[in-house]
Amino acid sequence: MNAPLAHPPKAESLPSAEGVTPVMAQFLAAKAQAPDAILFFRMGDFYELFFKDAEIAAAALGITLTKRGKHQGEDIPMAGVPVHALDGYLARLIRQGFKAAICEQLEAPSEAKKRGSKAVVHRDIVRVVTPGTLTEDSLLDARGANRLAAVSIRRGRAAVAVVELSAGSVDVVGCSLEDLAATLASFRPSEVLVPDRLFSDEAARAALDGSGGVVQALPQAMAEPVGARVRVERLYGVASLDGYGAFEEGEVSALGLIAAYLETTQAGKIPALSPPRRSGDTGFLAIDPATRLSLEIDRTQRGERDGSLLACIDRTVTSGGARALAERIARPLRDPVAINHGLDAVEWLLERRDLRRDLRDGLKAAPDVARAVSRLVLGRGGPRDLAAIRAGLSVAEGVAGLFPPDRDALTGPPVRLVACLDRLMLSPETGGLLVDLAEGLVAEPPHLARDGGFVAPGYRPELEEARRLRDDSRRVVADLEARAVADAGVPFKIKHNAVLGYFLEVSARAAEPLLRPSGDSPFIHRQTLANQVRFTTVELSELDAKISQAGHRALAIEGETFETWRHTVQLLARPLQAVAEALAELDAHAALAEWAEEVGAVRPAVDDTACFEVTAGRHPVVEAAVKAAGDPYTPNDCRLDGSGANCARLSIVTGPNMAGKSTFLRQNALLVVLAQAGAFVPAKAMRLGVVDRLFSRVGAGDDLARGRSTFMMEMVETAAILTQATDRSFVVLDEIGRGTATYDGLAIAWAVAEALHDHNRARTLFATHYHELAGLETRLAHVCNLSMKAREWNGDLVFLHEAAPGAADRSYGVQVAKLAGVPPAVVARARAVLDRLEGEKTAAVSLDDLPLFAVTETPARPPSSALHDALTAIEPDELSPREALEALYRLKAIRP
Ligand SMILES: Nc1ncnc2c1ncn2[C@@H]1O[C@H](COP(=O)(O)OP(=O)(O)OP(=O)(O)O)[C@@H](O)[C@H]1O
Repeated sequence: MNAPLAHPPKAESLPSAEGVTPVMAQFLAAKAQAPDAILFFRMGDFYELFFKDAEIAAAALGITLTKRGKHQGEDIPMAGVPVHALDGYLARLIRQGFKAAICEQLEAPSEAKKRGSKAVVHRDIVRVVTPGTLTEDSLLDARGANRLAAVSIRRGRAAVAVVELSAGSVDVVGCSLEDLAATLASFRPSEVLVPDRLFSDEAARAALDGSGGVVQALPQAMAEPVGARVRVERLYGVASLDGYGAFEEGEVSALGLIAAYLETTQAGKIPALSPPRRSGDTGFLAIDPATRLSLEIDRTQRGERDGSLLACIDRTVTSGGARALAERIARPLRDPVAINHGLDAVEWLLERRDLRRDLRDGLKAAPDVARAVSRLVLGRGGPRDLAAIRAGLSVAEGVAGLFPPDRDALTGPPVRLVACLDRLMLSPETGGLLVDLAEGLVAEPPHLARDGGFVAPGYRPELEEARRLRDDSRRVVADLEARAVADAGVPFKIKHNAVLGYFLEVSARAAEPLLRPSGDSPFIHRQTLANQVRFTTVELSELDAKISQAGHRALAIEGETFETWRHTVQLLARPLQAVAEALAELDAHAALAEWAEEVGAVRPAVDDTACFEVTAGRHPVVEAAVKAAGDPYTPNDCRLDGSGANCARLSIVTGPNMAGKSTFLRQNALLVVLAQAGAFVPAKAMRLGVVDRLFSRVGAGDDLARGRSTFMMEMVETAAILTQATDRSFVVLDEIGRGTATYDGLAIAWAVAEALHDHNRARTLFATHYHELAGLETRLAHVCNLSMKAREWNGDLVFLHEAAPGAADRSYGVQVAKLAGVPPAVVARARAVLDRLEGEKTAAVSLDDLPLFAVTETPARPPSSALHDALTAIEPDELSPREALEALYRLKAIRP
C-alpha cells in the first residue's frame, strides 16, 4: 500500500499580479499565502475558485468551469460552490489528497462602502483545511479518531508526534528505526508530516507507506530542534518545555513540525492541547502495518471497518467511546500491571449487570463533547456545540451518581474506574458553566450563532427589552396594514425585503389614485414594478427603523453572550476534555463487559512469563460469521512456551486446504491483541506472558503498486520478522515459501522455522502444506506438530476444524477442488497425476540426505559491534564540519 502523497498545485504556477483588478489582487495575495492549497475565495453567497484551482476543482468535484474577466489577455478560469454546500465539497477534495484554504469576507459590504464606493471588502485566509486538522462533524467519521502525525529521525532514533485536534490530545513516542512503521501505524494518522529529506530514506518511506495517511513534506529547516522547541513553547504558551518532561531531540523536532503546521493551517488560532504524553516504544505491543492488515484488527484487507475485529466487538454507545475502544485495540499495552488494571475495570462492570445497564443508558444521551469543545476553541463552533457541552456535563453528573460512594480498594470500583469517576466530578467552574448554560441557552439551539435565537427568554434583561421592542413594533406594523387599507381605500399588503425594509404594496391599477399629486396624502411612493407599486408612510419608516435597530441590538447581545460562553469554554477546555475522556473510557469499559457477557468471553491471566495457553479459544469474527450461517464453531486449544520448559515454542500446523489452519493461527494472534488491550477473550481460559511484538504473515498477494512480486514481498516481510522478533514476540506464519518452486519454498520455510526456533526464540505458529516440515519435531528441541482434522466420507471430505497433536498425512487438495466444483473429468485426471507423482516420490532422494537438515550456525540478527553502533548513530546531515571531523576521530579510536 502506498501512502497517498498530497498533490497540491505547484507554487510557481501563480499568475502575475501586474495590472489586475483590486479584487483579483486580493485573491492573488491570499493565494501567495497558501500556494499549495486550493483557495476558496468568498464572494457573497459563493466561494469562487480561479485559475489553476478552478480547473483542478472542476475536475475533482465535477463542478462547472466557466471564466470571468481576463488576465494578461487570457480568460481567467473560474468555478464556484455555494456557501452552504462548502462542507460537502471540502470533504471530497480532502479525501482526494488536496489541501484547501478558506479566504473569508471579514466585514459586511456596507462597512467597506463607508471607505468609498470603490473599496474592496476586506478578506483573509481564516483556515487551511487538511486531512489531519479537520474538526467538523460533517467531515469526520464519528467513531474514528482523526490524527495528524509528524515523523523525525535524529541520531539514528525515530520519533513520532501525534495530535488529535478534536480531543486536544498530543502523544509523542521515541522509537528505534525498526519500530517506526509499527509505531506510526498504531495511530492510524490521516496525515503525516515529514521533513523533505526523509523522503529519500528507504526505512522511513516504508513506514510512511504503511501508515495509511496522506504524506506532507515540510522543509527540513522546520525540523531543526532549536527552532522547533521555540515553536512548541509558543504553541503551549510556556517559557520552557522542561516542565512537560525531558524530550529527545527527535521528539522535539517532530512536535515542532506539528506546531509549525498548526500555526499555518489554523491561521493563528491556537487549539487547546493537553501537554504531550510521552511514551517509549516499550509501552505498547508493536504491531506493524502488514500484521494489522493480515489480522484485520481495525480494518479488513479491503479497507472497511465492517468485518474487522474492532467492528465485531464494538458495543459502545457514544462516538467518544467508540474512538476510545478503537485506540485500545489499535495500541494494546505491554505492561502486565496496566493491562490488569483495564481487565479489573471490565470484570467489575461485567459483574454488575444493573449498574452497567443504567450506565450505558445514561451514556447514550452524551453527545460528542470533545469535538464540540475543540470546535469552539478554534472559533468554528456554534450554539449547538454549547448544547453538547451542557448535555455532556449533565450526563457526567448523572453517571457519576450511579456508582457506589465506596472507594475501598477491595470492594469499591477498581483504579481505572475511580480515575474516570474523579474526572467526572464537576469543579466549581465547570459546574458553574453547566448552571449558566442550563439557564441561558434554549433547549434546541440553532447551528449558527449568526442568526441569533439561542439565548433563552429572561436570561438577559437588555435582550428581552430589544426583543420586546422588535416584536411589539412588528405587531404595530401588522395593525398598520388594516389602518392603511381603511385610510386609502385600496387593498394594501405590508411586505418586507432587504433593500426597502417594510413597505405597502398594491396592484398598479389600484395604485392609480394614490399616484395623482395630492398635498396631504400620507402615502409616499417608493418603487414601481411591472404590476405592483410600493409605498411607505412616515409611521411605517419609523417603525421599520425601530425594528431593525432593535433586531440589530438583539443580535449584538446574543453575539456577545455567545462570545462570553465561548471564552469560558476556552478557559475550561482541559477539564471539559477530561470529562469527555472519562465518559468515553467508561463507555469503552462497559462495552467490553457487555461483549464479554454476550459471547461468553473470560478474563485472561496476563503475567510476565513466556507462556501462551489457550483452552477452547474462538476466532471472534469467524465465529460470528459461521454462527450467522447457522453452523457451529469448533473451539481449539493452543499451548506454546517461549522458554520451552512446559511445551513447544514452535508449532508446525498442517492439514487439508480449508481445514481451518489460517483461522486457527489468526485466532491465537487476535487473542493476544484482545488480552493486551485489556479485553476479555473468547475462550474457556487463557494464560499469557506479555508479548512485545506481534507478527502475522501470509504467503503474500502481489503488491503491484510497489512493483514487487508476490514472492519478493513475502521475503521482505519474512526478513522483517527474522530481524525484529525477540524471545517475547508472538509470530504466526501462514504458508511462507509457497510463492516459489516447491524445493526453494520448502528450503526457505525450513530455514525460517529453524531460525525462529533457535535464534529469535519467539512463540510461533507455522502453518504449511510442506508436510516435510513435520520432521522438525524430532530434530529440534521445542517443536511440536499440530494438524487440523478432516475425514473422508464416501469419497468426500468433511472438515472437523479441530486442532489435534500430530502431523497431517496429506493436503486433500484434489478433494477440495472437487468440492469447489472443478469439472469431474479434470478432478479425475488430477487424481491420476497425483497417484503417479506420489509413486515417484517414494523413490526420490530422502530428505535426510539434504543439507537442509544440517544444524545452522548463522545468527538471524545482524551482527552488532561498537563500530557499527557508532556509525549508525551518526547523522551526516546534522553535523557541522568540526563535529564531522571529531566523529571521524572517535570512529578511528574504536577497537574492533
Ligand atoms: N474452528 C472452526 N469452526 C468452524 N468453522 C471453521 C473453523 N475454522 C475455520 N472454519 C471455516 O472454514 C473456513 C476455512 O478456514 P481457513 O481459511 O482457516 O482454512 P485453511 O486451512 O487455512 O485453508 P487453506 O489451506 O486453503 O488456506 C473458514 O472460512 C470458516 O468458515
